[in-house]
Amino acid sequence: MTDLAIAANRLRKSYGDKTVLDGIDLTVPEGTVFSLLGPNGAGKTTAVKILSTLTSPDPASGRIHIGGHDLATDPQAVRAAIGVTGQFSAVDGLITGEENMLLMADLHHLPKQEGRRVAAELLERFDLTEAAKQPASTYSGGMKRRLDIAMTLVGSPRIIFLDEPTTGLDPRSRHNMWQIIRELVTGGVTVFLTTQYLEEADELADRIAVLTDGRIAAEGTAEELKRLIPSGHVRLRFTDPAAYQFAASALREVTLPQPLGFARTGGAPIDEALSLQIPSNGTQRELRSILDRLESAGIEADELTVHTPDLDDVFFALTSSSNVPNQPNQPNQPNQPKETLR
Ligand SMILES: Nc1ncnc2c1ncn2[C@@H]1O[C@H](COP(=O)(O)OP(=O)(O)OP(=O)(O)O)[C@@H](O)[C@H]1O
Repeated sequence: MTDLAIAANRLRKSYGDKTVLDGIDLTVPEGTVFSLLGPNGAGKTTAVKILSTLTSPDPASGRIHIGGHDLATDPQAVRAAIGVTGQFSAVDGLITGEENMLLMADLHHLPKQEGRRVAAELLERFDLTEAAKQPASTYSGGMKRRLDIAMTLVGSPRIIFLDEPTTGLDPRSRHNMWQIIRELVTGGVTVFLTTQYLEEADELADRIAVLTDGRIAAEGTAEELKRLIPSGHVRLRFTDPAAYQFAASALREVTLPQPLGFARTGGAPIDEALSLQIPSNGTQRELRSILDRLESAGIEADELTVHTPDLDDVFFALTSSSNVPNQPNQPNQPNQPKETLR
């Protein structure tokens, strides 16, 4: 059996009357990436803070082991095994990138020589050698994030908590960060990642948990989560409002319910984008059946696209009760489209 880097049972945390974490279980095997997804305020940072010893869990919580150490009885050993990069950077803008690194080396009690060697190596690895002598306040957002992670790695932690590490980064910097994370994992590091970017979780995580209302609504690989939500559909777009109205009424029984944000005119819901969605699993057989139906109804869309479920669908379905007829926290009872074309 693979050893677990993180094992938390019945993690609970309340602030006053507000229950933020309602007894969640988290297990992360060594050398893997685990991503905790959830809407704003779901409790992701709270989970990171507890697991990294920055906040205490409620006494009713179960046992928490990090790197094999009991968090309640040996927080010091936990701290020595982990690195944390929070939403608010630990970088001091008044000193240079190199000085920030050397400060971390001092905090980890590395001998001077060793500290200089590690700092230089990490600055090189994170492409910061050229900027090393500049004050960190002059760095771009992406450079600051890289420096932040480089500082986290000074103590060679085996487990890293990355709390929204790419928030605010441009696409290129985000991809660079993903590459760095992949390299860390290849080197055997375990990564606990919180993110609001579903694509990021999809790209990096071995397992993903969706946190909502204080509970894990679903957990699995990206593929397993996508299978929970049968929201594949064919999208028809029209440029002519009359053609759209005709199609909407001809296909009334088979189109998916209108998403939020639709205007109502004269009692009928109007999609401002003039589009209709027909549930479909995307197979050739189903597509043919849809095309036959359009043909016989005399409907000609200006554009037809096939949409397969992605993590966005999972996220919206599990974290927005207004979009989900089923209760959350019941991942084994996925949403069924109202009707399917057969
Ligand atoms: N120290 C605190 N005192 C009181 N309430 C708190 C405290 N820390 C967090 N909370 C509340 O707990 C809830 C969860 O916050 P948390 O920061 O963990 O969410 P999050 O999922 O990380 O959100 P985001 O994606 O916006 O960063 C929020 O309602 C927040 O207001």
